[in-house]
Amino acid sequence: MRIGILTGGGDCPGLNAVIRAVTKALIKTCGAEVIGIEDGYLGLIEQRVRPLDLRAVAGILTRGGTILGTHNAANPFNWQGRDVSAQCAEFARSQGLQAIVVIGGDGTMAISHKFSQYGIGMVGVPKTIDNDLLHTERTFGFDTAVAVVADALDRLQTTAQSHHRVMLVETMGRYAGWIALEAGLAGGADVILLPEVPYDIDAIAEVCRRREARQRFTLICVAEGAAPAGGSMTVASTVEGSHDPVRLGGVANVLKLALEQRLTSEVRATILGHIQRGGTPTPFDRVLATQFGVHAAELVRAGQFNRLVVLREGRIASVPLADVAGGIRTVPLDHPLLTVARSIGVSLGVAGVPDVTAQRVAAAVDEPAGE
Ligand SMILES: Nc1ncnc2c1ncn2[C@@H]1O[C@H](COP(=O)(O)OP(=O)(O)O)[C@@H](O)[C@H]1O
Ligand SMILES: O=P(O)(O)OC[C@H]1O[C@](O)(COP(=O)(O)O)[C@@H](O)[C@@H]1O
Ligand SMILES: [Mg+2]
Repeated sequence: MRIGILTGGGDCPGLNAVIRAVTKALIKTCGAEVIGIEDGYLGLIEQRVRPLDLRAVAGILTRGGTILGTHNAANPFNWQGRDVSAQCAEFARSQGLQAIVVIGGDGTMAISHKFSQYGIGMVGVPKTIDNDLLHTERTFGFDTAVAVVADALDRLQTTAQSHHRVMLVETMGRYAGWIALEAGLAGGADVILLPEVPYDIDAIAEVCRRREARQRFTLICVAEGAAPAGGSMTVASTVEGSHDPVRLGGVANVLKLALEQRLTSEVRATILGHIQRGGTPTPFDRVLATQFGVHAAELVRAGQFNRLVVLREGRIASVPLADVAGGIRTVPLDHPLLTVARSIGVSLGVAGVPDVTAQRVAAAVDEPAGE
């Protein structure tokens, strides 16, 4: 049995842990030959592959990025305006590949679902640091990103407190605010702004003003996709050839300017960017990635193709690839973590406290200085 592996879309801590688990499990349980496809679907387009054996995957568990390389625009069904998918399938067949394990986001899964029409077994493993894929409670890389942002908040808290400043930390999260929400809670942010909750700048300024008088500093954790009510997201650039060409970034700077006009405190913005995507995965992500990889190998061995490995109710399972392609899992407005945030007085950047119980609690509790 010869099985291919590719990684598609943006990189993510834990990709190498999946590559290692798939390779080891396939070699050890059924003596398969494993072939690494370089730079995502570009490797099938440009016919670049290399064998992966136990030695090739030794020592990569803890390494960030992907040893295979990746690509965020290579789509065989639309490559520089042409459909080259049949040639890609022919190349895969010429390599003797009976199946391909694809590790990627919603776009990679959409391509893979389509590619299965050529009779090559496709098994998907979800990756996204944004944790916004449908049907899986968790993706590896997310825990690492949250840890990086929480660490940044911890560091910025002491300088904010020393200088009596308002500190903004911008996280990744295009359409879903999971990173900002979890890291904001973990890092004790006073304001958490998500793409799902349009913000009101005057409400944010009001929180900062209240804190100016007492704690004398404010920590704001903002997802890059956050936008004002009635306004739009902050676009940093557009990437030619990308399916979703818009790259976000800079909302923290927009907020900095707007808050400076409303406050006497100094305001500083930090944009974490790709720092959240690099470096060694956390132990949680290494374990999740290994579980995903082993399950993908099991699906291959069982001949269960066109499926995506997922985490459901805490257990590893799989769903049809078609179910996840192109979809996004955003933070629901009734999510328990939003209630938790409100209950401890964290502002979501909207006027008033929508949760009545939380409102009563907020009115009753006298926050100690420095908290
Ligand atoms: N909805 C889509 N349908 C088909 N291809 C897509 C779609 N979205 C993205 N792609 C392609 O999928 C690949 C990467 O997307 P994806 O796996 O979602 O990773 P990321 O979200 O990190 O960009 C690229 O080749 C891109 O061109
Ligand atoms: O690396 P690029 O192309 O600048 O893309 C950045 C975007 O990718 C993301 O990191 C998403 O990554 P995922 O593909 O892991 O979901 C966004 O949060 C960010 O907006
Ligand atoms: Mg995507």
